[in-house]
Amino acid sequence: MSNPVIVAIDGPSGTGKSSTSRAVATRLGLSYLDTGAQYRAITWWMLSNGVDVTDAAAVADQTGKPAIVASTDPAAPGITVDGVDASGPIRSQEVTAAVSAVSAVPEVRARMVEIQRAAAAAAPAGIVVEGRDIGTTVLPDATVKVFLTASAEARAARRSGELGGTQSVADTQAALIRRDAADSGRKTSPLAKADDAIEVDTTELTLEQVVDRVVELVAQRRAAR
Ligand SMILES: Nc1ncnc2c1ncn2[C@@H]1O[C@H](COP(=O)(O)OP(=O)(O)O)[C@@H](O)[C@H]1O
Ligand SMILES: Nc1ccn([C@H]2C[C@H](O)[C@@H](COP(=O)(O)OP(=O)(O)O)O2)c(=O)n1
Repeated sequence: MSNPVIVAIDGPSGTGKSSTSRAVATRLGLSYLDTGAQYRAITWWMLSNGVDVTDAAAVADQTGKPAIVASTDPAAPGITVDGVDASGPIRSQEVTAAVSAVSAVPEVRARMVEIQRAAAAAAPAGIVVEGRDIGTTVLPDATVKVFLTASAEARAARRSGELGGTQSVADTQAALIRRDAADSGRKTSPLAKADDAIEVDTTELTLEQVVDRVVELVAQRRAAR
């Protein structure tokens, strides 16, 4: 049997991490984990339970309480919090605005990283894991590390397309830039490209081209080992 393949996909918001990761996992028969959904899920629980998300000590104190279970099936992604489907509410603008503060709390990160490593270890054929610190911190021995980028304009246009015009492209772009700055500037495992990650600028590429590129990188790495 060949060794499980671990693919780490990191990058800022709207660069195509989720779409690329799901498609790569499907093509290669691997599991898939959206770590951003886990940070969103714990943020949603904090907001729903009246925790002041700007109070790091209060967030740290409650971190162990919610049971967060993420699907690792690329054909049926989803996440539950205490058994309740949270897939919809975790995408709300309220959660998006609070998630950087919650995910900067070291106790939150320690708990999420533990869940993420357990999911990777349990994946029978291997896994594609996407986030901000997968190549640097969560799975530093990943088979392939990819860091996706795209212009702020392209990212904002993609995201506001998803939000269905509920927010202007300019407002979406400003919010993305604020969140990138918070995620890159935090002390504990900030958004960063690992030294051995391959950077792919997706601004001018279609999703299919990005997926092809990542699949090709995995094939090269598999052939080399
Ligand atoms: N290469 C691409 N070209 C155009 N649109 C893309 C591309 N990759 C992803 N998208 C679209 O951009 C939006 C954000 O992609 P997503 O995968 O959620 O990014 P991320 O996980 O990095 O935030 C989605 O609507 C997706 O369909
Ligand atoms: N590995 C990760 C993944 C996400 N996060 C945090 C920082 C991000 O702003 C939020 C939300 O991530 P998510 O990937 O859902 O964000 P977008 O889909 O790019 O809008 O979670 C993190 O700190 N570490």
